[in-house]
Amino acid sequence: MTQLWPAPVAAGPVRATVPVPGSKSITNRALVLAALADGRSTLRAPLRSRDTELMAAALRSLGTEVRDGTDGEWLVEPAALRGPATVDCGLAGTVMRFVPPVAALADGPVSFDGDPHARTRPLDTVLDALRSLGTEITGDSLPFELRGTGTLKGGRVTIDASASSQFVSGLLLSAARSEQGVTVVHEGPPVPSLPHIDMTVAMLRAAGVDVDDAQPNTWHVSPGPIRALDTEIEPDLSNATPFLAAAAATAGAVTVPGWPAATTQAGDGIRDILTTMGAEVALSPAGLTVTGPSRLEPVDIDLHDVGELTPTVAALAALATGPSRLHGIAHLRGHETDRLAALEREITGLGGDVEQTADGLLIRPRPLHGGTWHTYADHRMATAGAILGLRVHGVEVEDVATTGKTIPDFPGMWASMLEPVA
Ligand SMILES: O=C(O)C1=C[C@@H](OP(=O)(O)O)[C@@H](O)[C@H](O)C1
Ligand SMILES: C=C(OP(=O)(O)O)C(=O)O
Repeated sequence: MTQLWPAPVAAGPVRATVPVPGSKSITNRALVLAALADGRSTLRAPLRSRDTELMAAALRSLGTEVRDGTDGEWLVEPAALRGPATVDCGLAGTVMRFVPPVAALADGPVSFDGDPHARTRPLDTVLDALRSLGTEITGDSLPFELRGTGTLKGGRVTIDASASSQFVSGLLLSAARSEQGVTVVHEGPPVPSLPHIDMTVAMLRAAGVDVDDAQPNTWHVSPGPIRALDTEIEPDLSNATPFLAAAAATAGAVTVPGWPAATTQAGDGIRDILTTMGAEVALSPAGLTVTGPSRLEPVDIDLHDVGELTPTVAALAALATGPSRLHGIAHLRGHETDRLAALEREITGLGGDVEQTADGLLIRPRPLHGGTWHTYADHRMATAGAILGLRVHGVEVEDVATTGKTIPDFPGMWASMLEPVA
């Protein structure tokens, strides 16, 4: 039996300032680009969590030097990429989708595996794409082996990226190092999480790579050098959302310092969502401050672009004053766990009324009671349970340590947030 974490109940309105560690998505893109770059990179304030440590370990195993600086930064020294190497993807979508294209540039065999549930996450699209670009791969999901020859010709690939934007991002991140560059064409139902592809394109361009994304569903990366990075990683705005939700759920006020005025992070979308739910949201030089309403409004919202915010929004919706409809998120069935099934089961288990639809959730608030909140190795399920626990006595979150996927000390941060202000 995994340990249960008694989710603390808020004694009153939560008032706190909560600094949030670096962005997972930016850190892992920066690590990949740094490993492929033309010189030594410095990544300042990177996220140090399971997903980013796994990315660093994967790149080290391929020959890259990733070491600690004196002030928490990561110093990355590229070297010839080579096998034999072993990559542990854990449950990280970014590792399992971004590293195979890097490994395709390496000379020698590279074997990949990950956590039990990682073996069920969609991956064949990126492996098929690499095969069509000339890489030899055995297998269609984890575990698999890839045999690089030290070069990748490149060319045009047509894929169906409707299950994950990471298929596109992964192919684009390594494409400049191929001989001819790579054109990725998406054909199929709309690609989810488009802001994450925009983030990839922006980071490539910032590193001097020529990317043409003028046509919808088509991205072309020209061959060429990737400039070494010296960059400060923004706070993780998606990881900030449970803390901001604490203000929304308790009529409190929470500030996250360092919230960027302009960003490619999808998590920035929380500002509009919380405003729609009745919160006051103010961006100032001090950071982003959310002040919760006395009554949380329900929402009818398409989360297709910002799917990773769903567990936070669903938890708040279960505490709102009327029924909410979350849609556009069928792809969440392939996330860390089937998040639609998990949210339905767990909120229902606390006495809520949640129904899955073809592409989302209907959440009708009901008085909730305590109980075990199962997390299915999903960090965002754990943080969703913590949000509900603020208002519902007796919620016990299973395996809260799973938050270490993207937050180094979630229970400690949550406890500090709840400490009374002196
Ligand atoms: O590229 C990225 O950094 C991510 C893309 C998104 O994946 P999907 O497109 O699979 O939703 C997002 O949900 C995930 O948390 C991070
Ligand atoms: C979907 C997520 O992660 P991953 O990068 O593993 O896909 C997430 O963090 O919500």
